[in-house]
Amino acid sequence: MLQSIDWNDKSIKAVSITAATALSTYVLYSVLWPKNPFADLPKTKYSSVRSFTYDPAKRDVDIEEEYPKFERSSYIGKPSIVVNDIDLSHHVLARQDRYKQGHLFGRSLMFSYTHQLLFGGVNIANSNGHDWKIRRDVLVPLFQGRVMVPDLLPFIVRRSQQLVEEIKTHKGKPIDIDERYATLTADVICEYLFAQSPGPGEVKFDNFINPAQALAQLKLANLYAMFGFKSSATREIEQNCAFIRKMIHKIKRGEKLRENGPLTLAEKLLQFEQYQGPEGEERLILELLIVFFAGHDTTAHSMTMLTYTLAKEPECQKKIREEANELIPDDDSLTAANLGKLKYTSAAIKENLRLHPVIPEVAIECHEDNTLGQCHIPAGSTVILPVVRLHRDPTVFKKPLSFEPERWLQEDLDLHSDLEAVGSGKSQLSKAFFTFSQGTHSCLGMNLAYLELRVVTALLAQNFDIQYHGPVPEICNALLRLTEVPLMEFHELKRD
Ligand code: HEM
Repeated sequence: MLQSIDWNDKSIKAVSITAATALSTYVLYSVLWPKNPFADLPKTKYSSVRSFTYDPAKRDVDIEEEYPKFERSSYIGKPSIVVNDIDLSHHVLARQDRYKQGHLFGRSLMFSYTHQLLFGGVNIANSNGHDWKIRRDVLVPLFQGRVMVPDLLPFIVRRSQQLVEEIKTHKGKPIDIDERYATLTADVICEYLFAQSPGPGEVKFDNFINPAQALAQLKLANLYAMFGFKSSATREIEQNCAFIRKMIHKIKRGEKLRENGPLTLAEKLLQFEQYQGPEGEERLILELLIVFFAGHDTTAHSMTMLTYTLAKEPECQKKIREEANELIPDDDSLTAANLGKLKYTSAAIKENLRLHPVIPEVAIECHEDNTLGQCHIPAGSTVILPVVRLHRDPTVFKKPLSFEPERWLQEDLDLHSDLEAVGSGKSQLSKAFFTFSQGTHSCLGMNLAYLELRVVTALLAQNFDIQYHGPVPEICNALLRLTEVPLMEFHELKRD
């Protein structure tokens, strides 16, 4: 039998103290904790990106639900506002960091902080304000299409042809194409940075398979160190940096990374004052590390999703094949000029990037009190631009769930887009395309990604009938990965 509680003086006192403490904590919390500035907005229904993979069975389904212009959400625990409006998104993107007057927005500080942990420090993709601007001004000219395409195209072509030959050896058996794309794109970006790829296992990005776990390990790094060991996340960052350091030291010893041909990006950057001396060296290592990472995983994932989509759309595959056979009948015709003429292929690539933007949302910090439309946005709050959802706005993209390359045929599909161009003067369709973001913080590697996608897509369509018979793949939440890699079949086509 249970003992009855003995309500003596001591226990009454203990209960009263506990209750008083809880009550005063609650009162303090309610008074001191700032009220969610967006409490009056509807709570967002946009949360999971899992359901955003192209499903041919839904291609004709109409999106009837209209998203409200603004919704309430939270970003890494911070109150935030989701902006479901294309023009207002541009208003925010165009005012990030660069323009002093109306310097209203910058990269989300929570994003910056978590990114710094994952990459071991500050780089172009997580810095803010003036520091970011210095980094960006150095890198942008080196990633303009007219500089990069002549340097890299021969390598991209050779490497893609190798991929084609390797795929042929599997004779139509299902293969993991995602892994192969990740290696190809890593080789390409390494060619640009160092004219050399790391050896097997020398560089790895396992952190990104489970970033939450890696972040927890990195936050506890000091505690780990007290007990004399390093977390796997810390070891991974150190190992990746060691490869880059090795390359930088080669250059500093006077070794040329490439015997003949243009300087590598690492060599070019070492000529800038900001990368001189021991501090400059650390800065350069982190800068090259992010360009290495951002420059391969994103493009590889986009290639995988395009291959999946083409497998589901054989008619589109056929059109790409016919266009490629006409414009690129042999190896010698794989030139930048002819790649630029692949209109339908480029439209299919863009349509896939619309349906599968690898960065499904962009998070931006509001630095000053501001008004967006009729909505007051206090300084310190986060503005979320839900790219996947904006790309399915039925008022801009008719039949938004359908894969329709044709919708892009009238648009500018230039391979040499100016990385500094801000959204003005664009059609509503191009304004609504945020896969590479737009404005001042837009993707540095956009031209490189387009170039790789064009070469690989044309060559694969010319050489194979691509098939996929598995279920619609799912994308992991908020990350570029697929929950399960779809195995695809490449049936060789006999070419005349
Ligand atoms: C299909 C491939 C790619 C996609 C979809 C993509 C997407 C994006 C997006 C959306 C942003 C803006 C992020 C934000 O503001 O929060 C971005 C920034 C960036 N991207 Fe890419 N990217 C791709 C390929 C590449 C490549 C090949 C490189 C190689 C150089 C690269 C390097 C960067 C860098 C350095 C930034 C930061 C720019 C800045 O903040 O100034 N990306 N990318």
